[in-house]
Amino acid sequence: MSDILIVDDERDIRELIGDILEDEGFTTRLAGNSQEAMAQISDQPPALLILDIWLKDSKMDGIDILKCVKRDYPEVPVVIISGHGNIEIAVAAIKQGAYDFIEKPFNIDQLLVVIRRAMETSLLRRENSKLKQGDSKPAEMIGDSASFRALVSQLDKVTKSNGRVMLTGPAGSGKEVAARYVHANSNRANAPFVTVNCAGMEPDVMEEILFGREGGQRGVEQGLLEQAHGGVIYFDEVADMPLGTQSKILRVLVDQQFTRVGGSDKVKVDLRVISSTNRDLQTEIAAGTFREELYHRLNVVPIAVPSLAERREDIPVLARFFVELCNQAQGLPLREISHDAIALMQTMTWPGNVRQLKNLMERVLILGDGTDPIEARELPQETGPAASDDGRVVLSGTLATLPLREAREAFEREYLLTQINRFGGNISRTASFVGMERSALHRKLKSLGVVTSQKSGARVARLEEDVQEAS
Ligand SMILES: Nc1ncnc2c1ncn2[C@@H]1O[C@H](COP(=O)(O)OP(=O)(O)OP(=O)(O)O)[C@@H](O)[C@H]1O
Repeated sequence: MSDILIVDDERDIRELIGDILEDEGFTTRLAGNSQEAMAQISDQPPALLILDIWLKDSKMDGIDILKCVKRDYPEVPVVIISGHGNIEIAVAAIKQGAYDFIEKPFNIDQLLVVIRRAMETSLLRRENSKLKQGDSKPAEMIGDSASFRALVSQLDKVTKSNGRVMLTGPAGSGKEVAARYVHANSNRANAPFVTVNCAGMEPDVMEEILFGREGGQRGVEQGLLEQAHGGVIYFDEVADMPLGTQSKILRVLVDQQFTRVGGSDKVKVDLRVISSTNRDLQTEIAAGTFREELYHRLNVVPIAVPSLAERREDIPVLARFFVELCNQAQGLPLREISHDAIALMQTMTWPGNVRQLKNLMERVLILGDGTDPIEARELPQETGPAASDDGRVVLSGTLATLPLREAREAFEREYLLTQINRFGGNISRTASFVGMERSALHRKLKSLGVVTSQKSGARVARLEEDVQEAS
């Protein structure tokens, strides 16, 4: 959304601003009086409004338009243009909720800086208020595998304390869900949960967002730290926090207070801090991109969130949960999932983890052929030996080049590894599925060089040579 409405009764000025902004990649609309402006706004509220205070040939002046916009579309940021010497009016506009003002004659760079900041701040506010609206929802954590239960038991231990928690795990594995679970089950459950998305933010903008701003015409604006007072502040992807901001956050953690940008009074805050990362912070520290002292402050209780590959047994229950969610939230068809589809999903690779599974379920329901249940053929097929349409097995290139005995062993090894991982390392369930006695399966695995091992609470199967190499 980068559509800007420019309202100015001086044609040259509105066209000039329009041309400059178009050159910068924005889409613009122009209005020369209040009637045109109000019609454009009610037709489609813009992403940002640039508004002249004095409007000739108009029923309303700029302040009246501002009041209507702030009443009906409070999320639209408004930048006021005022004539030279009209500072009092501009200040009054800021009190009515305008983001900032620019005095005529203005310089183009100054205009662009104000517009970019207004857009960015408004985007972050919208994201944050969306997250806050989500606060009232219970933090639903779905799963029943051994590694999932181990995670929940670790989280349960920290809910009632105020300890700082560092959640590690790959993207999409459910770190934020885990943070919300801690919050929802803590003594702070009725206080806010505020997410700070640390990725891709300019340091000065980030500081204003975190610490708020005061002084100048807009009075006091609370930042996210203040908004989270009494509750939880969640630093998502903390490794991406700019170095300068890291030092400032460190000071807040030590002093439990800070000053707003442009201010001098100390603001005291009571916060519980939960952070997450999918990167190795020790490596970041060694590279000089993450402050070691901050790491120690944030990493009081480290908790690892397992990847979906480490909790494949949860795939059926998660997949059904997401089908129900898509049905409730988007009215998509409520479909069962066939055994074949479940089995295929349990053997797939999931680099995007739970998020990828959620997206896949949504896609299947949108594109589905409407039959019930969801079938394996509707899911993406990975490479390797696979069944063709008529049920015949299609050989992969490597398998086809081997003598029968070696090909059979390679197939058996791959097949059994997949099945054991699919059943979370449970040999009895694997044996029953593949149709072998438990002891026979053990013997078979031994002869094929497959071992099962314990990792993050989940049992996983590997080839013997992999295990030896790793140890
Ligand atoms: N145990 C779970 N139960 C239900 N939904 C889950 C679970 N884990 C993850 N999800 C869903 O998967 C998606 C990704 O989860 P989340 O945002 O918590 O992951 P993340 O690890 O914080 O990701 P990133 O590192 O990309 O920020 C979300 O839509 C979330 O609702």
